[in-house]
Amino acid sequence: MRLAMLGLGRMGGNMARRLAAGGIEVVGWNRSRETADALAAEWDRISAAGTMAEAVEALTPPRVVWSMLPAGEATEAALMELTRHLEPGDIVVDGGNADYRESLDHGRLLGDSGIEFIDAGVSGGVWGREEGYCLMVGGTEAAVGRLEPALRVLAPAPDRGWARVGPVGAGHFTKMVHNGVEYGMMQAFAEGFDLLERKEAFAIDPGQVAELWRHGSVVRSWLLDLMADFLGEDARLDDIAPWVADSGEGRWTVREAVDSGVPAPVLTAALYARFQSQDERGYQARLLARLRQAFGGHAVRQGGEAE
Ligand SMILES: O=C(O)[C@H](O)[C@@H](O)[C@H](O)[C@H](O)COP(=O)(O)O
Repeated sequence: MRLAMLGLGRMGGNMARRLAAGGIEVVGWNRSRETADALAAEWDRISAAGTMAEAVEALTPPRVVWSMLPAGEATEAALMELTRHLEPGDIVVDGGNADYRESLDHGRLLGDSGIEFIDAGVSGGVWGREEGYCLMVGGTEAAVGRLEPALRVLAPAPDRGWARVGPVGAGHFTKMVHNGVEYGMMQAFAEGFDLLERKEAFAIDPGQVAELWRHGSVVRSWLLDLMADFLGEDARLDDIAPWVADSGEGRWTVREAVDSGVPAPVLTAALYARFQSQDERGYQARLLARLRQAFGGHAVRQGGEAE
């Protein structure tokens, strides 16, 4: 099988490497040509294309073009351009973290030109290249069937770690919920380890507990494995700023919960904890402190110091 990979960043580049190692030929395209050239120089089964049109030309119909471009404008522009180069029967896969509602639109847009659209939620991060990716795939059975050789190589095992979860939209919907769960699990660990670390009287080593919980405990998990690794080296995390980014999936999950009336207090609280960490102005907390002072005469800290 031969496919084109658009976007050779952390995810796309590593996926191209895993595909090539698994016997799939990859035509790579990246906004900066040098990245594609470097990857092609590294691997026999990867070649570089200078333009999207060139990448498409290097394939034989019915073609498969897999996009790992950032969700939003970059993906939007690529899909518009692909409609000009592809033919009916070709397949476009979007493996980015896109909003499933946009993927539904993309499915319709490409469908109008007879092009099959597959939305693939991809989990595994930087470890995926070695360990394999978990792939949550939405699309027609026929299109997903044609993509199967690539899915079998990308997944941790040929028959495990990938599945068609439903029609177009279902892949990114499932990945959105997956990330909501990810937020909740991460937040639960963060709160638990904060409690452990703060109990000065017991001087518990968080790294030791993370390692301990990996064995036989009901909360063992891959996130815990990762934590045990870094806490074992530096449990204080003094060099890490207390600021946690969020890329959208958590927000979409909470919006979905509200729209469908599904109670999701844990996922919502986890998202808000991230917002709190991003709040460098601290206006909320300053207002609270001031209000408390106004009604009760309670002390406030000024300029960061206790009064
Ligand atoms: O399953 C995965 O591999 C992750 O969910 C990944 O897809 C996610 O995009 C980033 O880890 C950051 O996501 P946030 O910026 O929303 O935390």
